[in-house]
Amino acid sequence: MTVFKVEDLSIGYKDKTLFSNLNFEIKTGILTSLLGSNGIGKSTLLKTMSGLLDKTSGSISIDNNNIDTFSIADFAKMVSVVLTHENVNKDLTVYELVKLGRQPYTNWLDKLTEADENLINVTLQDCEISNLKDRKLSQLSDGQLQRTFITRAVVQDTPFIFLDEPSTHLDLYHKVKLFKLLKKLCIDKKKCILFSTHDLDLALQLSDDIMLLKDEKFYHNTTTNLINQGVFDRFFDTDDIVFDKERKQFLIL
Ligand SMILES: Nc1ncnc2c1ncn2[C@@H]1O[C@H](COP(=O)(O)OP(=O)(O)OP(=O)(O)O)[C@@H](O)[C@H]1O
Repeated sequence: MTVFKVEDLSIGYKDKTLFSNLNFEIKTGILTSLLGSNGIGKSTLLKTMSGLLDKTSGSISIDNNNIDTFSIADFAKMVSVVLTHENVNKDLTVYELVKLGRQPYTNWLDKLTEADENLINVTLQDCEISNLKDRKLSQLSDGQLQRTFITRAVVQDTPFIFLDEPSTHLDLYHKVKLFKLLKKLCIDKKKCILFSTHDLDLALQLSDDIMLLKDEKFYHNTTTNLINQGVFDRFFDTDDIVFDKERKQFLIL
């Protein structure tokens, strides 16, 4: 088991700390969703955990090795990330983008082994985008592009996968497919996947654990424990939306 540990972490920007003294561990084999309202700090947390944003204070380690000591290539073998906005050359084909996931292993020389190519092809199939592999990114719908970035992250084959709102542009069929794929990767390949989402019902039904940012508080526990603690009973500040514990669903009154 590989452990990603956050100690006394503060996150935020120059003149604004969003959360302080965060302490948690996430482990391989576990699917965790990161929930919270718009603007609360989910992306900021994911970017800080990915080393893309400076932390205000605290430390982050993988199996007790501080991530500040990792080379870029070594970190890229441990953590893959998909953000909501990726700067990418849209002239690349789907295959070419997905192939970039193997870069940390090819010494940036771009020479793929047979095993690399097999992994790419199997993952394109698992993520149901094989049929798009020769299309240019500029010719994809938002949902297809999103699935392509997620496929690149899976091809990177890291123990930790961080995804910022991976289901935003997906229709219900592809949302369910994606969440089930993430769950399968955690079970079969022992990945640790942390993803932010506003798809609360799906997250509650499929995630092992939940991280929740709410009212300056940070919650991290199993989905079942958080539901039983009543955390979702008062999730929205309105009487129009209630939480049905049995069905793990929000209902509109
Ligand atoms: N580069 C930045 N500089 C200063 N403040 C920022 C910056 N990026 C985001 N913020 C602010 O930090 C807060 C948290 O933003 P963040 O994007 O992490 O929220 P989020 O939970 O991911 O929201 P959403 O669900 O809307 O995507 C917001 O108030 C946002 O305006």
